[in-house]
Amino acid sequence: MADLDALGELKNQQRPTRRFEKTYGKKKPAMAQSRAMHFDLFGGGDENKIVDEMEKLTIKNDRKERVESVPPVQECPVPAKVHPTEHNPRLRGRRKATTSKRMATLTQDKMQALKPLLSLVNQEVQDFQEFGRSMGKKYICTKLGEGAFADVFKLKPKDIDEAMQVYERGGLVIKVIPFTVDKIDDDDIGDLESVTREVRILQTLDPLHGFARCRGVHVVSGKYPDVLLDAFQMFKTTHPLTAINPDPTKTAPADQLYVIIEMDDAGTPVWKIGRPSAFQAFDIFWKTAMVLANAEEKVEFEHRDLHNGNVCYKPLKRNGPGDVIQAVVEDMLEEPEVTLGLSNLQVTVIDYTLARAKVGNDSEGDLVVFDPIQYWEENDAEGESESDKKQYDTYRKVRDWARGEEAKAKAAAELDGAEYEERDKYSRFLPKSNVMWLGYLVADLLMKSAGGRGASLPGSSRAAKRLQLYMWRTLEEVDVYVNGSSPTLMPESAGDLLATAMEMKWLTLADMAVFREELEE
Ligand SMILES: Nc1ncnc2c1ncn2[C@@H]1O[C@H](COP(=O)(O)OP(=O)(O)OP(=O)(O)O)[C@@H](O)[C@H]1O
Repeated sequence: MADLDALGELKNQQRPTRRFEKTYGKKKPAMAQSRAMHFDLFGGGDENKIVDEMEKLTIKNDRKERVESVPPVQECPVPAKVHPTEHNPRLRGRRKATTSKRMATLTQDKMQALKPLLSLVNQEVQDFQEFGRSMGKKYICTKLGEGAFADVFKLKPKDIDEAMQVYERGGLVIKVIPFTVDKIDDDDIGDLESVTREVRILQTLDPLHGFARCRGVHVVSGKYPDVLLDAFQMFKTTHPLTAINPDPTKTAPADQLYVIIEMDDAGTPVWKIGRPSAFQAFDIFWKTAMVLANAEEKVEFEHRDLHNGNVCYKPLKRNGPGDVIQAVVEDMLEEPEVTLGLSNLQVTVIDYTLARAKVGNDSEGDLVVFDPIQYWEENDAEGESESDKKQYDTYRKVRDWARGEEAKAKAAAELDGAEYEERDKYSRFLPKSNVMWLGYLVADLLMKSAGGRGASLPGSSRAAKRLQLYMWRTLEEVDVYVNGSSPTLMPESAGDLLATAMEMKWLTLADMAVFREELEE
């Protein structure tokens, strides 16, 4: 039954762009050691090249910001031609290539248009069938879930030793996103611009704590391979209510293009959590805020679509507990100084389709990537559940704030007698949008514990009960503080919210130190 409830809710995690059924919607700069863990589906490559290539992705914040309203598809430098199986720094690990990579045949025009994306990932377009055959030899594939555009699969190596290695690294999933070179109206399919943006942001966030570790990106063309198709069909059978994406064999042309993103398994999306304990809710909320604050500071990041399908959690340690340890709540004699981290959960923020960040390498300066979020321009969809309603309102809240900032910039230019330079309103860095989404998240977590506020885990000592009450109250105060304020009075950014949290004693210095330690791991 519980599962059925969960399935019912999933329908609301998607963007409503699609046939009115769906609703829209790392760690500190990678150390050489963690970089060395990069690998790809088929292995091969050299660790130093990975490090070199990661360096190229470093953002130079000391340059004058360059804002592109046109996504940077034409901007990527084309690297010197190299053999794809030998020179794919981001995508290659230490294992030998096991397959030949048959390339797909595409028209000259398409190849030309794809060049910038291909240069980003140092790849050529591979034949999807061949890609699938190679993958099927090595991995057992199961479909994990789907978004408005993508299907996401979990891959488990058939070889036991490799399965252990992959497990230790945090599991392996692939996100398969169909796309077209030309912009089309069909909202089931992404376009080249939007997948290129997603890849760029993914690469930028990869070294940052709390974002999906990217293990590789591939571009393929052709018919959906059997190994994924079987997993796709199985998901339709096991999740009839949530499996909405159309059967690719029926809808996709024979030369359909896909981007395949390899990532660590981020765990379970928050919508599946059921009734979180105070420890879980507290950690998920504050860790998400900290992850966002860190990314704001590093790359002027805004997520802009942080619904409860895009915040995932999993135990901090493999096979470790996914909540506070029972003995801790039973034996607690007084409230500890450090409250953060007791749930033993880590949080990963996924899905950067609508995100904004400074990306770019040396030759590009500070290039800004963002989505113009056209869908929410005039949309008045309300949503059915409380959670949907909050989600849709949040897109509009962010939109209205962006409009307001645009109007302010125009008025300021007029006042100065300067010419106003037109730019897309979403190109601006508006970190308040992160606070608006955190407002959604805290309300969502509190809603999930409805009736259980102040609830404590069975067996809790008096001190542990007091602590849990304090955690729920803190979240309630944050809810009132963020959601009860007009946008103007809200904290300016996730970082600003954390500063307030310290002032208000929602978090202690010791809590912040716990997160800093995680950043440094
Ligand atoms: N790295 C990951 N680890 C675990 N699960 C994941 C991962 N990436 C995606 N998923 C699962 O797949 C679902 C869909 O992925 P995602 O949100 O990235 O797709 P999308 O098509 O971009 O979605 P949206 O409709 O929000 O735009 C997620 O809600 C999540 O359950």
